[in-house]
Amino acid sequence: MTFVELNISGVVEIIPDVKGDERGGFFRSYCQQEMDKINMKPIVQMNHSFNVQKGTLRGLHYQKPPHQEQKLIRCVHGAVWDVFVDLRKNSPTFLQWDKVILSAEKMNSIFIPEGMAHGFITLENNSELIYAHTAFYQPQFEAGLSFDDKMLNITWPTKPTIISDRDRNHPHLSDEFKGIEL
Ligand SMILES: Cc1cn([C@H]2C[C@H](O)[C@@H](COP(=O)(O)OP(=O)(O)O[C@H]3O[C@@H](C)C(=O)[C@@H](O)[C@H]3O)O2)c(=O)[nH]c1=O
Repeated sequence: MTFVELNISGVVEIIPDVKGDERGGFFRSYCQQEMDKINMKPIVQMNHSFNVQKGTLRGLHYQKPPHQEQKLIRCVHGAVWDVFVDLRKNSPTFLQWDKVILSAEKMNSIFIPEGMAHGFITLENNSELIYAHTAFYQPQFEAGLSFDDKMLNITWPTKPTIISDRDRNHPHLSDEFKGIEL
């Protein structure tokens, strides 16, 4: 595995070490020994989302303390424009965002630390993602940000074609938002 640090501290793109042969290929999609190097906690939940149409947007989501979580996300079919926003109080990159393209072809994944909001838009029809989480789903601690929040000014490659009612109606940020204390 090769770890590539992105512009938000603690966010890491993971490039797998693919061993190819005449049968196809093989790579380790998870290895706790390797993930210890970037302080990933034990996985307690795995989720899978499939998205029929190109332009489907999910996010931006996070869980509030004490149920904040790390996520490890990989696209196993198709491709997505994956976005993460730093919500950590006192972080030098507070309210900054960055993105990575995750694709089945690249076989890359992204490690997102606690205190981030996360979302994506699909770049191809039938895009599927697998997420590993380090905290259980706690709907009463779920929170969201608007994908088109003016303060964040996120660049999306296309307008969303499909988005849930919940994601369309997340609150917009104001100066009162001081960040998440972990
Ligand atoms: C996230 C989640 C949802 N659900 C349920 C709630 C709802 O009925 C249905 C779909 O949930 P959502 O609409 O929240 O699914 P979705 O919008 O795909 O939520 C995901 O979005 C991306 C961007 C993330 O980062 C993930 O952590 C997760 O929040 O599944 C669970 O049962 N367990 C879970 O862990």
